[in-house]
Amino acid sequence: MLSEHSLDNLKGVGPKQLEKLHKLGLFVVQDLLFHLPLRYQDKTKLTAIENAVVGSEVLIEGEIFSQSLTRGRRSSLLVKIQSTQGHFLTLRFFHFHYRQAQQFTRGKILRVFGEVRSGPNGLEMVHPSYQFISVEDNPALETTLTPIYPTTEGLGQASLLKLMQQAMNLLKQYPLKELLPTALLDELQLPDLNSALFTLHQPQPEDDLRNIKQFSHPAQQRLIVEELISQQAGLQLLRQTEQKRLAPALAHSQTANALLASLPFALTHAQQRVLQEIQYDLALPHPMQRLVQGDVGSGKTVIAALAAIQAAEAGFQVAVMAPTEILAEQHLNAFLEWLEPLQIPVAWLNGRLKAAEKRFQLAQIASGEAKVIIGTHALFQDAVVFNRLGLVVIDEQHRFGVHQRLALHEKGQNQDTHPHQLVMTATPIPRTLAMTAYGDLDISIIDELPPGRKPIDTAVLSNEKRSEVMEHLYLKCKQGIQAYWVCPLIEESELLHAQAAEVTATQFSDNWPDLRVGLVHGRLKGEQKALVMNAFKNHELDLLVATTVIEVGVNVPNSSLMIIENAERLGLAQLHQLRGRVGRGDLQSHCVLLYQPPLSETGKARLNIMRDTNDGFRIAEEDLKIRGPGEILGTKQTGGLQFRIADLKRDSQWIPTAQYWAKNLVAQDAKIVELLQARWVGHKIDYQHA
Ligand SMILES: Nc1ncnc2c1ncn2[C@@H]1O[C@H](COP(=O)(O)OP(=O)(O)OP(=O)(O)O)[C@@H](O)[C@H]1O
Repeated sequence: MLSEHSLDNLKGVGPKQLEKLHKLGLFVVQDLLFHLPLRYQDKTKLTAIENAVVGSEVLIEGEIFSQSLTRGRRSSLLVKIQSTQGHFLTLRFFHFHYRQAQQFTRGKILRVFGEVRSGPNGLEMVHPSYQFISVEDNPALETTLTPIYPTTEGLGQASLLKLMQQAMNLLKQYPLKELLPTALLDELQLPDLNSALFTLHQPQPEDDLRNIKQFSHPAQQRLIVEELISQQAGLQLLRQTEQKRLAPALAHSQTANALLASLPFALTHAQQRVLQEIQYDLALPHPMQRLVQGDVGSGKTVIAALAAIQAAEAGFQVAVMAPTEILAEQHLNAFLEWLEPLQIPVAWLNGRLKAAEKRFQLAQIASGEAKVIIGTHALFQDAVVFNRLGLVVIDEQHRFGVHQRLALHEKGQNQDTHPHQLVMTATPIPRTLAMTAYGDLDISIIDELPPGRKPIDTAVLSNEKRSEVMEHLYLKCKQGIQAYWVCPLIEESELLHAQAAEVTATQFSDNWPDLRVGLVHGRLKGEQKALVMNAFKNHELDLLVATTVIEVGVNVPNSSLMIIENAERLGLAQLHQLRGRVGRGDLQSHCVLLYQPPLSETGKARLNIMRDTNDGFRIAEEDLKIRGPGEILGTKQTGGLQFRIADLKRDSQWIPTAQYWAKNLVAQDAKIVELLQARWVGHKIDYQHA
């Protein structure tokens, strides 16, 4: 069984080599088969010197004509070989042994392999691999192209190649089971699994592998598609299990209409549509699993509140979880303002409640007295026992990771029904990425901003202009606007991070004593943070100097100027989040992105995207292209998105196809899905001849 056949069963694998193989993530023979070459060398045919093209890698034979040493401090060895047609090629060795040099005597025949380049004396090869050829010793040419594998220090290509050969011999004996439907392979014109593996590890000279580096060769694509289908099928299974569970069917709520009537604004069309989707789901007897994506400031909080009312009115509790205390507190304020007049009791749980207060809140939650409970991850604690949990709202889901999401969900398990689940994210996620990261959820998109919002005017400036920008900010604040100054994380140290913000805050206070400056950073206690935030909200402060703790959700509509330092170091999605703290009211807002020169071309291009658009979805697409999924989803979420061969940045065009086929498979062939999962996720048996 190749999926269980440990690598130390192969010839030549000792403990040291095993360690190196493990370092490459290779444990069983099947892993070797999925360890794909990066490129190939063609040693199957000889090229005449006169036909060698500069820049290409070729195998050449010739007779040694001369050898010499160059002059200078570090001399190099030059060996000139001549073809039967009388053309010359120079071999150049920078490092060589005296004994090695002696071998290259005139008249001997050499077979060399390397990249041809043009040197001072015509064509040359630097450090080619070479062997001597004679009438008695004339080894045959290779019959297949030679793969070059990703490797690690201390494990040479030659050893890896030997192991691969053994693995391929085993594969001939025990072919892997084809798990993809023939219809799919036919439609996409992709090869079957075993021939794909043979093509990639032992390609025939006529195989066209030019696309290999882009991973666009059909043999590679076949593997990518299979891995993506397996991942999608996993998500579909999760979804199916959830759909089979029971949830309380929550009837449409009259009280929600009362809130709508009391709001000083009407919902946008997009908000109405998303609200309807949620209301419909909540009325079904199976758990809703919905992700609401809305660009910054699109008004997600009120939608969450309306969903909460529907659950509360039906007699169920609602848990609302936010990723930071600042955000949880802000939700608390909004929910208190909206729900208290409707006689819906709101409870509040955070890490800094005094013991007595905490006991009281926990008792309210356990008795069912508290209907809507707002908090941070404090909501996970064992001490928190819900009475009748009907809906879980998770804001900024990517900060939590799938496991935490599920953990809160399981809190509703003491009942015969499961709670509904509403996940909200303000980071627009490109469609293909959302399908992969949240494929188990239905997706609603609020793709409209409330009327009257003006796009934020963004400027990109060098840090050399810092003092001018500070001065400008001061003058603006004197005219009555409020501003943010963000000092992003430069070092991976909360302390240094906080210090950078402190220094800036002091600079402002020293220069302009009449400017009311507040400071928030991650090292402040929750209480202090809340005090500063409230003061800023009530316009008792003109300027808030902050670290990226204010990134998500902070809502102070009167602030209309934001400066972000070291903007070049942040991802676009994060910059978009930060910038979204302004432009939330009727005022024309401005954002200045300061960068530390010199700025690379890509760096410039990235910041210019921020200057040119306010559209979060476009920014996210660009970010995906430039920085990959980790940047958009956060590391916790991408931890579960590690693929062996597929790459979300490179292969996203396959995701819709993979989702389609995964749905089919989950509906029709549970056995195959199980085998796929075992092959790509676990190391279980999935071989025909097991
Ligand atoms: N339809 C609407 N018309 C006008 N204002 C609205 C509308 N919906 C929400 N708002 C207001 O817009 C502001 C932003 O809303 P909210 O804080 O819910 O945004 P959000 O989508 O959570 O944004 P972010 O993800 O950036 O925090 C709030 O002050 C809210 O009261």
